[in-house]
Amino acid sequence: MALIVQKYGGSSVPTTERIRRVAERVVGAHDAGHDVVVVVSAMGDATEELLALAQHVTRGDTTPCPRELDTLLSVGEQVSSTLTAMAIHALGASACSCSGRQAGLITTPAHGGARIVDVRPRLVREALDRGMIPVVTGFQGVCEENDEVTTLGRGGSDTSAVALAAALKADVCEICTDVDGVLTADPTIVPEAKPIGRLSHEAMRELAAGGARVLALSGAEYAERHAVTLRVRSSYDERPGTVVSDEPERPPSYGSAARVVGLAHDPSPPAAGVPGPPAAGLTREDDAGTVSLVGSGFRSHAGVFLLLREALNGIGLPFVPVSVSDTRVAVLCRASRLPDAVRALHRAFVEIPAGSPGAGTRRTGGEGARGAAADGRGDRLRRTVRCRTGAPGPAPPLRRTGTRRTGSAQAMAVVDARRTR
Ligand SMILES: Nc1ncnc2c1ncn2[C@@H]1O[C@H](COP(=O)(O)OP(=O)(O)O)[C@@H](O)[C@H]1O
Ligand SMILES: N[C@@H](CC(=O)OP(=O)(O)O)C(=O)O
Repeated sequence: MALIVQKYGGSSVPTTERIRRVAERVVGAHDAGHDVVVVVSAMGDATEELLALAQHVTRGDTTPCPRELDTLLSVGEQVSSTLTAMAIHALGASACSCSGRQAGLITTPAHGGARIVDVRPRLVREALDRGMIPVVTGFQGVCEENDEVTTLGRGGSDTSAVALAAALKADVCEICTDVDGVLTADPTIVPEAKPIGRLSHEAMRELAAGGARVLALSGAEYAERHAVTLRVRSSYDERPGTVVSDEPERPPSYGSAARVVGLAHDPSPPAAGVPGPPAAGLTREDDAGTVSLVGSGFRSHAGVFLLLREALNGIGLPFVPVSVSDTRVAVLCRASRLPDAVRALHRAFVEIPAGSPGAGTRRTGGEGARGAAADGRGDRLRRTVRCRTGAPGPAPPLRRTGTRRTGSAQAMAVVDARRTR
């Protein structure tokens, strides 16, 4: 049978009732004969609540001491790992909670944004050998040089799970969350977004880099580097979700046409900075966000850029690219217009008529396509851009709206404080 690492994010364990349901899923997989290692995040918004406590005691005037902040934040995952282990015991199975240190997640010393440099999961292996289910705290590790607890940055539990899966040579790392997999856009903004059946590591990394917080960027990068097969799926049902692997996403018969996988957005200013204050009608740099179109073959297809311009201009937004590669085009956008921009680009590039050629894939353009100029040019452009969509699924349960999940906890605290002013 398989060795499976299952990561449950905060959205999967917001309450003790949900922890019991997670325990049932885990024990179900164990009873089916699999070796299961569980990685859990803090319950619901526990990390935000701990950050708020730190802000309160420091009166928001100073940045909390990074060492103390990391130790404080690590408590969130300890609560959920111990409760999950207890819930598994209550079902008659054997489990043990493990801190990042006990699981052998060795990191750099950078509090709030540590990187995993080694994984020595001796205790986890021993627990598996004894037929137990190890329940590991995500998001944290230990720095060997100074023996300090470190955290990996927001969304870091994904990275913990992927790193453990790589070290244990697990068959699959399941990222269990509150949506049906990786969708063609954030479903909180685009209800029409569809789950994507298969993705390459590269496309997953590009979506994460663009801000699709369903998987943290560092987790996507680690999975690509170590060729870890991921399955991103809902913890609320048994749907198959999205498989992320090194296998090609599709047969090579698509020739050189550009393909669109999906869209991502990020309400934070681009890492490279904003190209001049008047760009995209922005007056303040911190009002800037980005929308990214992710796929392949972009650089050799001017049609992609023309269609992007058309779709954005169609809702009164300028086309201001801030980074362009073959697999991702990121455009600058006023943060308050991001939802409009994502919806318009999803309409133009992903929502396409049924009955077009290719199993699991569709061509852009045709009578059902909306969102581009009516001069006929848009249709011609769309014919040069092929989109992929997954099988339709029901609307997923939604929760908190996004903030960037790639920065450090300290950076988040500052950004959050700035936003709430
Ligand atoms: N392309 C996308 N596909 C799926 N979910 C996305 C995408 N982009 C953004 N999201 C958001 O990511 C959320 C899941 O990530 P997160 O809230 O961090 O979950 P977890 O608590 O499981 O780590 C979803 O609820 C969804 O709103
Ligand atoms: N609890 C941490 C780590 C994490 O990965 O959380 P989640 O899996 O809920 O994104 C955070 O909120 O950043």
